[in-house]
Amino acid sequence: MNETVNTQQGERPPILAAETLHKSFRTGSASVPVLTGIDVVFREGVCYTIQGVSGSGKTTLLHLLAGLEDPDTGQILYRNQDISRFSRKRLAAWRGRAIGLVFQAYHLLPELTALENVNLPAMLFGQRDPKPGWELLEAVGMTHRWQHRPWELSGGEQQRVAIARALRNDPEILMADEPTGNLDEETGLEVIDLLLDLQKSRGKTLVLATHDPRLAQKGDQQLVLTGGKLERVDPTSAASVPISGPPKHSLESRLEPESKTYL
Ligand SMILES: Nc1ncnc2c1ncn2[C@@H]1O[C@H](COP(=O)(O)OP(=O)(O)OP(=O)(O)O)[C@@H](O)[C@H]1O
Repeated sequence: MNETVNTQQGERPPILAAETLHKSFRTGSASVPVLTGIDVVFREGVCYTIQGVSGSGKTTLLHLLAGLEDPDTGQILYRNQDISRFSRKRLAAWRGRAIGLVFQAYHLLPELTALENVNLPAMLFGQRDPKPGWELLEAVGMTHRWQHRPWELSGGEQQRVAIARALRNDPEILMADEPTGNLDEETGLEVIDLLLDLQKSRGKTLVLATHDPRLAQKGDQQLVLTGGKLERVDPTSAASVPISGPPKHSLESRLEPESKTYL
């Protein structure tokens, strides 16, 4: 990656940020710390990969970023708004519109066709027009299977449908948690290339968690989760640089003023 690309990405507006996130899980009498101080800013239209070994906390971090779980301490800021201050209803509405989620296990509803699965997120907001779902099935090359139920599709086909579903509400941010974890190598690479094509052509921010270094290298910005903290991989030196720790300024002051009026 050259310096120009890095500079351009650095100038893009922040869309989602985490500030001094901590998260532990209690098992019996023991408290297991998983995230021990995460500070990170995600910018519009950039693909971030988060690499980490199994159990390092990638899923936990994505859950916190999407407001699916609460941190013990720290904040998630969406366009300078602390999502912990959202009501439950507003949080669910924000997640449904701003974030598209792609999971390792697809999570398609078995009783629905491929097209109905894609349109489901919009139906939850009262939109019944099937055309956008059809266009998304076209974008992922799956219109020929529109009537199939998930169990009539291969793993790669199910993940294509799941990617189309994640895009259905035109979210600004895509989050993908080990999206190729259940796929063979060749299919996995096809699915990742499709995801990256759609992310770039539609200008989405993508946060992609993977344990696979080859997939992690596809990110514009490569992050590594280790010891409960995030490090940034410097592609020129292949070394990782810590980015966690107490911020010098609050994230509020680092986010662009124009973003404060969003929502
Ligand atoms: N609800 C929970 N209760 C107790 N411990 C949990 C819970 N959720 C996660 N953990 C623990 O937190 C750690 C991080 O889990 P997490 O699923 O975030 O890791 P991961 O990096 O996504 O792993 P993988 O790549 O295997 O999916 C693990 O040690 C896990 O056992």
